[in-house]
Amino acid sequence: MQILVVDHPLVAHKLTALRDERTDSPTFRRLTEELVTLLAYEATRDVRTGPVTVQTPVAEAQGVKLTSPKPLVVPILRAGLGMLEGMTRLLPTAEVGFLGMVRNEETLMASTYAERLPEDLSGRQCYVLDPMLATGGTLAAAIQFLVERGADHITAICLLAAPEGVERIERELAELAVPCNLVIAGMDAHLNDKGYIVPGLGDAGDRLYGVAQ
Ligand SMILES: O=P(O)(O)OC[C@H]1O[C@H](OP(=O)(O)OP(=O)(O)O)[C@H](O)[C@@H]1O
Ligand SMILES: O=c1cc[nH]c(=O)[nH]1
Ligand SMILES: [Mg+2]
Repeated sequence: MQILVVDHPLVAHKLTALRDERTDSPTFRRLTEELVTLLAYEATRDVRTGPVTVQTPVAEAQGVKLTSPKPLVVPILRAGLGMLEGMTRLLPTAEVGFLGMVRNEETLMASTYAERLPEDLSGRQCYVLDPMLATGGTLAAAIQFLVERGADHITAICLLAAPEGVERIERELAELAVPCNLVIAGMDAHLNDKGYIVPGLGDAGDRLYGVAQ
């Protein structure tokens, strides 16, 4: 897996504000969107394009356009939904599919409770959105699922990752025959005994949408 930690002062500035426990929900949502747009710029460097010729008012120009099939953006509910707007701002023609996944806060095992994705993802480039890569269980399962459906190129965009989770994904997906990239705003120190990223930003879903029941 190729890992890119986006090193940019604006990313660092917005991430610091996002971490701050005093940041309220509306501001947290706005910062998440802004951060994702910045990360998406890097994450889409290898989005598939083909050559095209256009007529300017002056002459013909050679350019590029996104090719078919369209990229598929997959936010992992709930927290990944907060990243969707920031992503589609940069990739407005992308299709969107949804995966609802939740981590059991005691066992830290991820399970899927909703799925709305095309049946056949053959030849599709997929962008998975989830702000937190903690133990890596959620993201590893999501990537496996997309590859089983036929996706042939995966880029995960996360705000924060823990080294333990990244190692797990690299281990579990080592045999994957599909190129897999990870783009993050920051790599944090470690996980605490509850599986939270340290220093992290707390529970991303709760900070975006309020405490889940
Ligand atoms: O790497 P992992 O240890 O699997 O943990 C990361 C997952 O935990 C959070 O979701 P959560 O289960 O809290 O669901 P939510 O988005 O509905 O709050 C987060 O958005 C990831 O999906
Ligand atoms: O730190 C963490 C870990 C998992 N999920 C979150 O929202 N935050
Ligand atoms: Mg949560």
